[in-house]
Amino acid sequence: MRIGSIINGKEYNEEQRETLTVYNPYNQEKIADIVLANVEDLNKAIEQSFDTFHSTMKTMPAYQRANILLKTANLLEDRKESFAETIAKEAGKPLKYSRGEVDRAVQVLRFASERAKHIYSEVIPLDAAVGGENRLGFTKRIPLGVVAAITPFNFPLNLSLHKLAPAIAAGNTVLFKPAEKTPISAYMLVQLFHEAGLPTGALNLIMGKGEEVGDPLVQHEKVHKVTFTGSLPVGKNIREKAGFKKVTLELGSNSPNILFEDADMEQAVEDLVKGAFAFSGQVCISAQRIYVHHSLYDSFLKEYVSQTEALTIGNPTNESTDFGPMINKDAAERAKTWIDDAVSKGAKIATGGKLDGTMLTPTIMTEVKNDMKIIAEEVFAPIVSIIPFETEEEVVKLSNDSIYGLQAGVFTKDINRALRVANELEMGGVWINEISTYRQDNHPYGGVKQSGIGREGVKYAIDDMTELKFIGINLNEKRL
Ligand SMILES: NC(=O)c1ccc[n+]([C@@H]2O[C@H](COP(=O)([O-])OP(=O)(O)OC[C@H]3O[C@@H](n4cnc5c(N)ncnc54)[C@H](O)[C@@H]3O)[C@@H](O)[C@H]2O)c1
Ligand SMILES: O=C[C@H](O)CS(=O)(=O)O
Repeated sequence: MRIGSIINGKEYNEEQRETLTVYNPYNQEKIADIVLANVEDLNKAIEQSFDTFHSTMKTMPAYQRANILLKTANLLEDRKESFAETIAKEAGKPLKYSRGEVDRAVQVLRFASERAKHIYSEVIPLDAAVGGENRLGFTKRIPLGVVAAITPFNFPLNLSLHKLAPAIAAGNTVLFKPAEKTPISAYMLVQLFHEAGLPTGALNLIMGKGEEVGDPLVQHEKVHKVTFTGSLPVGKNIREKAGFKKVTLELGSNSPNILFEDADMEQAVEDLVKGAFAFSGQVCISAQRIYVHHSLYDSFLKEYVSQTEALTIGNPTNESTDFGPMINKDAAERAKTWIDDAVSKGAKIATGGKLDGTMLTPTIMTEVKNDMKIIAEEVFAPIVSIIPFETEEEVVKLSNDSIYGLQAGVFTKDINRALRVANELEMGGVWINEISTYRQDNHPYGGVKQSGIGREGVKYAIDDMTELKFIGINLNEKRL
């Protein structure tokens, strides 16, 4: 398979161009060559996006945008298996989770289709100000123009749609730069939109290396907004380079989960095994730190280790696989060095910690300290730490001792305590009696501190992808 950038519906995959090979992370089988875009292609794609915004999208009625999004959702639903298999192969994500990602992506498109018809504005009570009599004021939410969407490898379909679908719902055009590690589902998605009737120039795909096309894309004057999901260093660079453009950054986390003594431990153990090890921990809201009340600690740890060791490890394309490889050897080796570093400083491995190529076995750490990398930084790997605590005050302090603040989970039957702790946690979102790793696609989602800027979740992304314009009329009879 050889795939390239798509600009105004035309694919750029000529023989003489530079390519990058995509390998299946599980068995290193070659699955595609991607033909890399250069800066000339990028500029062409931006110009195309800009022209299509002014010629078409800016004036496309809401019902048409909604219909295109709905049709894309229906096409995706029909091709669920083909997308799920592609994600399983390109990302190494177990098939059951890849299917889940496609289901969520269909919902995101449907939410966006509905929202496209409900982008409301308001009438401003101008007579609230002295001299405001006989004036009418109202707002309009207008599209921004060209939205640059830069996406990560870990949810190559759904996290791309969290940008593409609201951008189109709002009437923008999109310059889409997917992760070079997982470009195939992105390529298939662009074709789906075009098949559903989106004008070809409204969604342009650039297959490029982030470090080569990133800066010129982010700095281009005809790009009006950059929406990025990915790592903190790249996010910081984008923030610095984007100048006056609007920027949304969805970055990393080291999400805490807190189990108080009255929690439903049985359910929490089961959910937190998935919460830490689904897609080998390569989920930004993966349960990385589990704080367990000291009275439950020993029984929790025993059961947690036992259920973790029961996970079926293997080929992501097998129906029964729970746990597969990491995205590449470098990522797995980096994670292993963090385990070794923690062990050298006194941490213990309760289970796991074995590395073979891209396979790092599900790893549970104990006796950790707050300054170890596996606690202080984002592990983005199948490594979770179980940490005992005594008091509510202590666990809130430990949880907040982080540069990140994306999502947390709190488990208790005491609703007053739950709400108190939820208020105290410095997070973009807190789930009560649910793991940090749970996300629905219609609630506001995003971080505080260095976890990011702005919010996704279709309605909230649309807010961030539109400009609020005020229009006022002086109704004085002499002027009309
Ligand atoms: N908060 C969230 O919603 C969320 C969701 C998923 C992933 N993430 C984060 O993403 C990271 C993992 O994903 P990744 O490894 O694909 O991230 P990454 O930052 O390496 O890459 C993300 C994207 O940025 C591009 N890129 C790289 N250098 C660039 C540059 N200089 N300018 C512009 N773009 C550039 C890449 O090509 C890719 O498309 C983790 O840190 C994870 O927490 C966050
Ligand atoms: O990796 C982080 C993602 O935001 C998780 S999810 O796709 O939103 O569930």
